[in-house]
Amino acid sequence: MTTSLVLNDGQSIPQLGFGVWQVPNDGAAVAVGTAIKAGYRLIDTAAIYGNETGVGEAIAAASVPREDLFITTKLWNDRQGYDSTLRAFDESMKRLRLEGLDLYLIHWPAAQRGAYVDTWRAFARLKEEGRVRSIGVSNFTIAHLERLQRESGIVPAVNQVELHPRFQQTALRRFQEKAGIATESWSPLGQGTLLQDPVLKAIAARHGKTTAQVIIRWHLDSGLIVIPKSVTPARIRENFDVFDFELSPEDKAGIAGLDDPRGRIGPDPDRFSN
Ligand SMILES: NC(=O)C1=CN([C@@H]2O[C@H](COP(=O)(O)OP(=O)(O)OC[C@H]3O[C@@H](n4cnc5c(N)ncnc54)[C@H](OP(=O)(O)O)[C@@H]3O)[C@@H](O)[C@H]2O)C=CC1
Ligand SMILES: O=C1CO[C@H](CO)[C@@H](O)[C@@H]1O
Repeated sequence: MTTSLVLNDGQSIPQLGFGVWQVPNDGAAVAVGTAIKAGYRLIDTAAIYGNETGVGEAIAAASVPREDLFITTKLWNDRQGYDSTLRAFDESMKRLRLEGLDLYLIHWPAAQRGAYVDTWRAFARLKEEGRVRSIGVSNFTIAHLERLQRESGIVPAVNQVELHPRFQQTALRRFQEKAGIATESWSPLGQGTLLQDPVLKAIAARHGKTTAQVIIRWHLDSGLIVIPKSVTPARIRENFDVFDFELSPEDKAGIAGLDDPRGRIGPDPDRFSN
């Protein structure tokens, strides 16, 4: 059973969820079904992942009631703008076979077009209409968040950003903590690249856990929401088996030392605009 956080709109969100980027649509039902059986309740997809239909199939087939699941999807960049957002939302909901969504995210600020404030107003409408319980953003910098606050007055519940031991986003996290925005970590395992790190491997050996489990525990202990992805059933279960150990202050200090301002793996939000 995962721990939960309470968002700034009062909704509870599981702290450990299941990411499905690069899970093919025809494999998504099995992967998500395996995750739900393993105990995951939060599923993180996106229109651009092309697997909302498969995710919807798993939700429909799950032995868990819909209200116990927390489903996130994201609006892709080419649908930004007020009217196009409302249409894209309907399309996602149809693919997911859902009446209501738990969390809808603007996938990227897509900075050069700057339409995200209009998009955000459409998100606010979806929330007012009760079609989405929480609204948030992804890949927003402090400057993007400040503009959203200034021009709409509505603070996102969540910002989902690249975050892992090699790219810890300390300044953004401090800002978000003060603003009441929950931080959700994407590529929490560094897309697998962190799993051979000697510091993390040594911590894992001390606890009799795997490196992936230590990294996920670090996200949880850091107050983050974390959404590791795997299509491998044993790893899906392994990544959820993180509630029986604690990191020591020395472990945490060792992980703090891995932070690297050049440790980003994915695109820089200030440059990514497709
Ligand atoms: N908002 C955004 O812009 C973005 C959001 N995301 C979200 O974050 C989620 C997670 O990030 P993602 O980029 O997928 O990367 P992760 O950091 O979750 O790493 C996934 C990779 O690690 C491997 N892996 C997972 N668990 C283990 C394990 N226990 N032992 C060994 N290898 C393991 C997987 O392999 P295998 O599957 O073969 O088992 C896969 O190759 C995405 O799926 C998506 O939902 C991701 C990127 C951008
Ligand atoms: O979530 C993500 C993974 O896939 C996209 C590309 O296809 C990325 O841009 C995005 O950040």
